[in-house]
Amino acid sequence: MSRIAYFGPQGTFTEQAARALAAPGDELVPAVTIRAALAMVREGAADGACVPVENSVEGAITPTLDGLNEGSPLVAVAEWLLPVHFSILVRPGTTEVKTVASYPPALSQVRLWLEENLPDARQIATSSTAAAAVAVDAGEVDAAVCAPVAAEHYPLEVLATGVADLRDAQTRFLLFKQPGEVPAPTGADRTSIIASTPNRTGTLAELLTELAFRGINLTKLDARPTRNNFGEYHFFIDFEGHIAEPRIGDALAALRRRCSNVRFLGSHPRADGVAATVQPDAGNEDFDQAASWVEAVRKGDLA
Ligand SMILES: O=C(O)C(=O)Cc1ccccc1
Repeated sequence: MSRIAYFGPQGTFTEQAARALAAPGDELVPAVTIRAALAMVREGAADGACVPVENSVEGAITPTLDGLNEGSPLVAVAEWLLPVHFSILVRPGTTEVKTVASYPPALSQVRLWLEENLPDARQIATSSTAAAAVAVDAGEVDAAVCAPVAAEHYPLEVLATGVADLRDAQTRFLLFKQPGEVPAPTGADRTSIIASTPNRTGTLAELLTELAFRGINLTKLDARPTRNNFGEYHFFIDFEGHIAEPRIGDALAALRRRCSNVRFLGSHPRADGVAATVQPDAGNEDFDQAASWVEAVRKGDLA
């Protein structure tokens, strides 16, 4: 049995994802912030932490990116995708909504709905969607934009369900653990790194070219400021493939050579099962054969 921390409180989308990623019998423990969930793993208070990493409407969940670049390194071992449709919860008997609260990335995903349905409601930021339900229950705000499961945890009434500006919106969640064994490659994997480069012309282009040369498909690229020097960034790069593959190992070694620092954030199976694209002449056998050829030539075998 493992203890899995998740970005809570109870009733967040992340709790739903954590339930899907946890093994039967695992204990789920809410943490008030994404950083706190990650810290629980670093400190040994939890075996894993489930956190949101990006959504298809608003992009990266920046507290997760920043939380992964501080403290000791953690690695993602599994991912989960959730369709994101919100419920609007109010206290039973509410007739007027003057304030509506939620986690800012959630408010941005229902901007049009709020403009149309609650145009006069003042928007209030909370630390998660479920924290907004807690605030409604406590009488601090009138309505919360929440995950549908929040209605099961708090004694609130559902004003609307299935709320989303974009029907196909999805959020991707990752389960992070202490570095250790990497999950076995499946052919449909994702590898994530944080690349820190010296601040000179062309460094990002050089990194991306290393991947492009090897026919490795990028799945996400984000930049976060280093916070030390204005204009300097850490690059969060996700790409198809697994560190156990020769073609990916070769690319990672090249990136390591070009960067001042590379933080490995894990290789794990993709939740959508999409197999990696592999270019002709850039398959693992091609890398293996080329390396064997060099070995043979080194030994004087030119046949
Ligand atoms: O606040 C939550 O419920 C979360 O788990 C973060 C989040 C917010 C909006 C969409 C998906 C996940």
